[in-house]
Amino acid sequence: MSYSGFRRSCGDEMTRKQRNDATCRQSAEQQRNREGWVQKSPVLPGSGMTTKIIHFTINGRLEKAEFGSSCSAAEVKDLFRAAAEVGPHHILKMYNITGNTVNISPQLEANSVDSHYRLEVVTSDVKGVRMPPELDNMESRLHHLERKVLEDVGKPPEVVCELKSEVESFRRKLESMEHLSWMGLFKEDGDLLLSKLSPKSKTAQLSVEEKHQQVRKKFLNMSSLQVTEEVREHLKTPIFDNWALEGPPIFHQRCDNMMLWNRQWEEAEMLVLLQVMFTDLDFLTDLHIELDVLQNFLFEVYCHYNSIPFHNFRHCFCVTQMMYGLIWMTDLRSKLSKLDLLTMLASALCHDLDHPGYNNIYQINAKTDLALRYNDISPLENHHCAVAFGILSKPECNILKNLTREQYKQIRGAMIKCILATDMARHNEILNKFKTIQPVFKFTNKDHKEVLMKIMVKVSDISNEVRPMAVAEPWLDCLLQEFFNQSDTEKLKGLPVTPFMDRDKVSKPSCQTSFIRFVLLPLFTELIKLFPCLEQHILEPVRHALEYYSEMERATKEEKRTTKA
Ligand SMILES: Nc1nc2c(ncn2[C@@H]2O[C@@H]3COP(=O)(O)O[C@H]3[C@H]2O)c(=O)[nH]1
Ligand SMILES: [Zn+2]
Repeated sequence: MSYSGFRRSCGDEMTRKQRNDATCRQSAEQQRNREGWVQKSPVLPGSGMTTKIIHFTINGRLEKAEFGSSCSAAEVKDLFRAAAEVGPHHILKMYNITGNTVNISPQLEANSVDSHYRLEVVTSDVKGVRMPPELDNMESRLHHLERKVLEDVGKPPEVVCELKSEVESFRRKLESMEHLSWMGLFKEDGDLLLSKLSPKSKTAQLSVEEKHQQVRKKFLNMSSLQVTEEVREHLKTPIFDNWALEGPPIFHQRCDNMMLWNRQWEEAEMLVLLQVMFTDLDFLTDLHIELDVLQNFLFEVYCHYNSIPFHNFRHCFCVTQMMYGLIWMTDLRSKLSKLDLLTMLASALCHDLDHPGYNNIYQINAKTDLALRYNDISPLENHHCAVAFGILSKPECNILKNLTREQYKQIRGAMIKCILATDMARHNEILNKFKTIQPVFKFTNKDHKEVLMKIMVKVSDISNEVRPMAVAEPWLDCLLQEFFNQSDTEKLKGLPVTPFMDRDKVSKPSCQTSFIRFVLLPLFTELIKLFPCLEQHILEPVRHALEYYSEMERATKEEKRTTKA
């Protein structure tokens, strides 16, 4: 879809009526051109003015806006607010291709699809993030209690410290969920939320850019700390809890945000753990990766995942961690080269970069720019891969820069193949290929190895059900959020509705029993033929999950039957 603004020429100013007429003509034209993204004419009829075309993404969706350089700044902002489908109270940020902020103003430079800007909605400038009054009350009473106890005893008892930590953890949880307000978890206004802004909640009001910088700072500060052996070992298993509902401290030393239990891993901590994975696989020493380059690369990867329910940085982390676990559990370190291992880990890390939250079916049906650019052939996976190599093209992020030309060629080719293999439309093709080679599999055979690497990335990508139920089930909720969001949009736009995403047709247990029966079990069964040791780690938990969701399905049906009766 494209967005047109009205334009005024310098020294030839249009009257408000003329401008309104122009807007109307433009809107009508925009309506006529809804299916395509290119306006028929860049020139306003009768105005003699040329326009500026701005390409940008919003939630990963490529869009186009058109306006004249003599538009007012407010008009230009309104135009982008319309594109972002937000009201006047929302703050927008625009970033150029290198990630720097650019001013949203009539001076915004025209660009091409390849150098598109990224538009992000920050937060409402008036509503802000409001914390429940109970939380503020609790904190103030705790503070009072702490002071009193300090006066009487000299040091706060453990129970007060624990309570303080719990309150802080709860506050963080609320803050970390604020960006999900569009999911309807928070009331826009009303009694529940206080109008008073809590000082700490200001962190949630930061722009995306500011938040990224904070994460970077925290990550770099923490990265020099020693991660405990316990966590390092845990990281090699599928029972690693990415939500960290109850986790051990991750560092030997104390640090500012000393691990509060009962909360999600923070982005900075996930970045530290990713760094540990690269270090513990000896990539830095063996492939000559400089630590600061690795840190820049990981940080850029983090910045290029969107805040969407499922295909976000946490998913990227989980997939990479599962790949890391598989490498250790199958002892691939003794069977594959370091370059092959790096291919797999980096592919997992980059496999969903800049995912917009709408799948390939949507891209193709909505004729998005990604579908046009990649001729409907795995548009998303092609995009993820292109973004990955875009990041690697910056020397300060290029973890491959010290490889030989031949090694670079090899890893680039293999990463492209692995990332493109995550398109589920190719699932049967890749699984069948693996089935034919599995009985004669040889690690020395280049083709065999290539198929195995694709399978490993695919397994990691769809491995949520391998994790303990308490970890896996919230992931399914996130996935369904994204699915339903897509099907709702499809309905709104009059596009074909993707059946497995339709909230009127899909239930949590039904979608999961089918996915486990028809996708996970056949794939995992084939992989354990090559690695029998994986049976207990990946096949058994998935069988349990199938029982769990089958039971849920039976109970739901029974409930419906009794309600009807
Ligand atoms: N039903 C279901 N689908 C999943 C699950 N995990 C991954 N998928 C699907 O598998 C797909 C893998 O590629 P995508 O990331 O495009 O989108 C993913 C989801 O559509 C799961 O646990 N349940
Ligand atoms: Zn994925």
